[in-house]
Parts: sequence; structure tokens; C-alpha cells
Amino acid sequence: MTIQWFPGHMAKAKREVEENLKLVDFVVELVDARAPLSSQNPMLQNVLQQKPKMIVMMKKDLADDKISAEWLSYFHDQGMEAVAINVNDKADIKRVIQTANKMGKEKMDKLKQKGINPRPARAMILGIPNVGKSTLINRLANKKIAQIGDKPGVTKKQQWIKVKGDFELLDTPGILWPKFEDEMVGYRLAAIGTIKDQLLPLDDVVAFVLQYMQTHYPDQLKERYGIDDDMDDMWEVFVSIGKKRGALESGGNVNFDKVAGLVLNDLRAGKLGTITLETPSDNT
Ligand SMILES: Nc1nc2c(ncn2[C@@H]2O[C@H](COP(=O)(O)OP(=O)(O)OP(=O)(O)O)[C@@H](O)[C@H]2O)c(=O)[nH]1
Repeated sequence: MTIQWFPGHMAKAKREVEENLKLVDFVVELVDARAPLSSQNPMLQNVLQQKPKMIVMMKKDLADDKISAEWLSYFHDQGMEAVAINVNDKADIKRVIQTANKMGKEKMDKLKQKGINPRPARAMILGIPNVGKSTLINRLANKKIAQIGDKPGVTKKQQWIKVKGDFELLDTPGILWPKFEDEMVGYRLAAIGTIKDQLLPLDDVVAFVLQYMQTHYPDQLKERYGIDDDMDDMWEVFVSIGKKRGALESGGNVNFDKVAGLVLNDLRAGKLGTITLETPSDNT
């Protein structure tokens, strides 16, 4: 199922998140390491009020390590706890648990100071569609709790999960909508598969990716498709990829939709190498 973010859906999602927030001591916000700011929800900060939050940058295995390190510094500089993870790496899951325990302990210490009996801290996971919420919950629970899909919009129901360590996690993640006010944000989200492929013209999304790669990842572009960084006409780039990869129509002309589809598949499967589509300096 794919979520269409109509105002009614947004209001309902926001209400659900606000209700669940009352039950937790802190939140774990998931962002995509390939576009950490674009994959944040614009309203979360308002909804959160004073709740502490930690950031988990998901899918670091698909992102550029050097830029992930820059993003971690960016978040740390703002006083936030942040970790970058590959959900399939046990050591990374351990780091999430350690960081969450640290957040939980801060809360417990405050309760103790107030003379209130300490209890395990409670947390919930929040993030935009397809960022990896259900997968992370399953890893933290060490069993299958939530339904996982490779398409945006597959998540449901709720109970508390006792995570190894000293905190409890709401098994239902909060789904928040992504922000679209900026065209570039839309392209990044489409490129990483957050928003429906039908929502933006695919060849525009792919032209954005290829141009970004020409500037930031020319070697990877050359290695996969033989494209030189001085080939700046996107038409030529598409034609060249189409010819090399046999994305042709029956008359032998290059099929642009096929080219766009194969580039996106390559990108999302990590076949273009590890790539991050925005840096902290793009955003200052
Ligand atoms: N490579 C990689 N893939 C990941 C990682 N985390 C999650 N995924 C994949 O991302 C896809 C989406 O994961 P889900 O857990 O369904 O995402 P979700 O946020 O619960 O999605 P919704 O239910 O749509 O809100 C799945 O194919 C996961 O296998 C990661 O760290 N690395």
C-alpha cells in the first residue's frame, strides 16, 4: 500500500503521533542517510515540544561514509544524539541500544531527583514512509513485530517491546509525511524511493541524480556507465547510457523511460556505489 498524503491523512497521522507521544519519554527519529535533512518531517519539531529526541540515520550502507560523518557532526553540533546505521549490522543495532539507554538514563535520573520511583524509559520510533521503521523495530525486539514492505506505507498496531538494555519501545512507529516545499527535496526523496515514482517525472528525477553525480561522484558515474564528467548535456548522457545498456525501442532509438528506470534501480540497489544526495554545506 502506498500512502497518498492528503491533508486528512496528515491530520490523522499527526493526531496519532501526538497521542502516542504522551506515553513516551523520548523519541527516536529515523532519517535516510542518503538525504538526512530532506527525509526529516517538517512538523516534527513542533509536535515534539520538549521531548528529547535522538536521530538514527538509516541505510548508511547505501550512503557515502565521508558525508555520513559530516552529518553526524552536524547533528552533534546541534546538541543531538545521532548514530548512522546499517540495520543488518548487529554492532550498529547495539549502538542504537546504547544511545537509547543513555537517553533513558537521563530521564530516570530526573525522576530520581524528583523522588519518583525509576521505571524503564519509554520510547517511540518516528519517521517518514519507507525509511526503515518496521525493520529497526524488529531488530530491536529481536523478532518479527511489524509488517515490513519495500513500498512506502506498510505499518500497523501496538504494544510495548522490552528491548535488551533498560528501555521499552512502542511497537507501532509514528509515520510522518515528508516535506515537499522545495523541488530539490522532492527529487532526493523520489531518488531514494520515499515517494511514489508516479509523483514526479522520472526522467527529471534521474537527470537530477546524474547531474549530482557528475559534480560529486564522477568516477562512479564513469565506472558504471562510461560517462565522462565533461558530457554536460543530459540528452547525450541519457542516450549514451541507453545505447550502452540496450535501453532501446523497437526502431533502435533510446527509450528514455527505460534509461530512467534502470538508473533508479541501480541507485537504489547501491550499484552506483555509495552515494549521499545532500551535504550539510548544501544546507548552510
Ligand atoms: N540497505 C538497507 N536497507 C534498509 C535498511 N533499513 C531498512 N531497509 C530497507 O528499507 C525498506 C523499508 O523498510 P521498512 O522497515 O518497511 O520501512 P518503514 O519505515 O517501516 O516503512 P512504512 O511502513 O512504509 O512507513 C525495506 O526494504 C528494508 O529492508 C538499512 O539500514 N540498509
